[in-house]
Formats: sequence, structure tokens, C-alpha cells
Amino acid sequence: MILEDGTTFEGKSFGYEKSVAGEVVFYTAMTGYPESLTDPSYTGQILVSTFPLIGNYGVPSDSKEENLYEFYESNKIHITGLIVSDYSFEYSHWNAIKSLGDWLKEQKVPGLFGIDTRALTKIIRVKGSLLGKIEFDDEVIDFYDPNQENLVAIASTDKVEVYGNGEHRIVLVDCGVKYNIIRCLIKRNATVIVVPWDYDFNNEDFDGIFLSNGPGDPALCDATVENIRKTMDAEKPIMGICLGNQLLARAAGAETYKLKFGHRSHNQPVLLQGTDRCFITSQNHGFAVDTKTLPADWEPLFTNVNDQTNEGIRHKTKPFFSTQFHPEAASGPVDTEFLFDDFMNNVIEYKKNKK
Ligand SMILES: NC(=O)CC[C@H](N)C(=O)O
Repeated sequence: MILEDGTTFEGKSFGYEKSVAGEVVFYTAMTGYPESLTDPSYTGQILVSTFPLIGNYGVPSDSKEENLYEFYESNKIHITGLIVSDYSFEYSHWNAIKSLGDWLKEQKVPGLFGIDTRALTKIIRVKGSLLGKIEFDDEVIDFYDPNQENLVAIASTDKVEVYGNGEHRIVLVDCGVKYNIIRCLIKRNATVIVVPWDYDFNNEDFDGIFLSNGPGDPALCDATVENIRKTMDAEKPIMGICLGNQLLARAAGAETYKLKFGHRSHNQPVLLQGTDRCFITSQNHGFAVDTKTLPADWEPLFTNVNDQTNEGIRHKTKPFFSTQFHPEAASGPVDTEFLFDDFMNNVIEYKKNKK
């Protein structure tokens, strides 16, 4: 494992053996590697787990419900590579069907263990996210910066697909959506119309818009931002998550910027604006909304208690809001899932007033 600052770590392989390059980021969650590895927001990233013991519960079953994998967040592994301290060759779980190493090999994703992930994380915390590569023997490759590329175009779907058959029609703009967002909407009586990131959904028949999470720099998603801007005039309810928060902010006219090393964990505290209520949230992002640049008709909705960065925005009078954290969790705490109820209530309210 070689970082762009020249630091080298030697590890042992437990995944697929090919050299890969990307952005090196760390996450501090203690569980949830099946969900994290299949989260499309990690496209282009080499993931370092600060929790030392990984692989001990294997990989869950590939069963499907509503045409979605029940235990994965998308249809494949999206990370570029995985770095752990201690890999468990032995695993045990009622739902496990294979080892993490076998899964990585199957999907051609490298994994290294025996790396001092504490030392590696300290370097990233001091210097900020770094480019890095995993090299095997003689296969020397160049560094690669995924943030220069429109990763959303890679992670998004290329066709319109419908899930569920509830009463409320929700267009979900798929910038690299996690399945649990679809599950959370279906559970709340929605028909979810999943559309590609650059699809102009304004002519569809729908009652609300959902903006998904997704990989990379939100500044590279202008096509989505344009479509969001157009839809705002109709005043149909909008909710966004993570990249969706950043794109809604950009559509409102605010700016986004890159954080030093981002937030990737299960224990990020966020404060609900105007209250003393703090929620512990699941997060995975490297960019943030610059609260200072929000136009006058918008306000922050949540703020991170650790570093005061923006954790959500809302329109002062219209039913538009979004969060930087993940109310759908998968994995992590589910304490903020009620935000999906708030969104669906906005949808019901909108339909009532329309009649
Ligand atoms: N999970 C996400 O949607 C991540 C959003 C964006 N790619 C970021 O890193 O900030």
C-alpha cells in the first residue's frame, strides 16, 4: 500500500490480486462491512477500517425482496480496495454464506490485512485524504484521483425502474442509491420510480422527488442540479440524502467544498436547528455544504456537533429538505428514520392541497 506522500505499508493479501489506485479514506464503524462495501458512494475509494477485527461474521446471503438484495446496499462491491488490520479467516453468523475474502476475490477487489491501520489513519487525519495504491509484486501503476471524474455517471442506473406499488409516486434520482432508501420509501406506501442521474423527470407523473446519495464531487453533477432547479417551481416535496443534500444546496445556489478527511462512521452527532436535540447518525461523505453560502430563503436543518459542518438544509417556506447524514442507516443507528415520515407527510399534505 503506497500513499502519494511516499509512505509505504506492507500487508498480506486476502482478496483479489491486482494493483489498484484511488483515494484512501478511513471509516470508524465497528460493524456493517457488507453494507459499506456495496455502498456506491465509495466508488473510487480505497477503504481503511479503523476497527481492527474484520471478516468475523462473513458475508450475508444474496436473497432478494421486492427485487432488491435484502442484505446488500447495491448489486456489487463498489470500493476499489479494502485495508484492515486483522482479517478473520474464520467466520460465524446465522446468515453467512461465504467469507469476506472469497467475496472480494469473486468481485475482483483487492484486500490487505496486517497493516497498521492506526498509523495509516493518523497520517490521513493530519494530511487529509490522500491518493494511494495497492500494488502487487511487479504490477506498478500510477496514482489516480477519482474526484476529477464524474463518478455519479458510473454509479447511477442507465434505465428507469419501478419498485413497490404504493399510493404515492416518488421519483428517486439515482446518483448511486443505497437500496435501503428504496426500502424505507416502499415501507411508507410509495411507488418508487428510480431514474438515471441526468434524466429530466419533470414530465413524469409524480408526487415527490427523492435525491439519493452518491460518489464523488457534487460540483460535477450539473445535469442533476439543473433538473432539481426546474422542479422547484412546481413546489412538489423534495428530500435528499448526502450527495442529495449537496445537490439540493447547489440547486438553491449554495456552494460545496471538500472536507479535510470527511466523516465515515456510525457515531456522528448532529444537532437539530433551533433545538437541544442531538441525534447520533451514520455518515459517509468527503464534501460538505458551505452553510454561509445558503440563500436567504434557506436555512441549516442540522449541524455537526464535532466540527460545526452542515448536516442538512431546508427551505423556509416550501417542503424541501435534505440531510448530509444517512437516515436510512444501513449500516448504523436508525434514530433519524423518522425523516422519511416527515417527507411522506409533506407528500400527503401536497396532494391534499392540490385537490
Ligand atoms: N454518501 C454520499 O452520498 C457521499 C456524497 C459525496 N460523494 C461526498 O463524499 O461528500
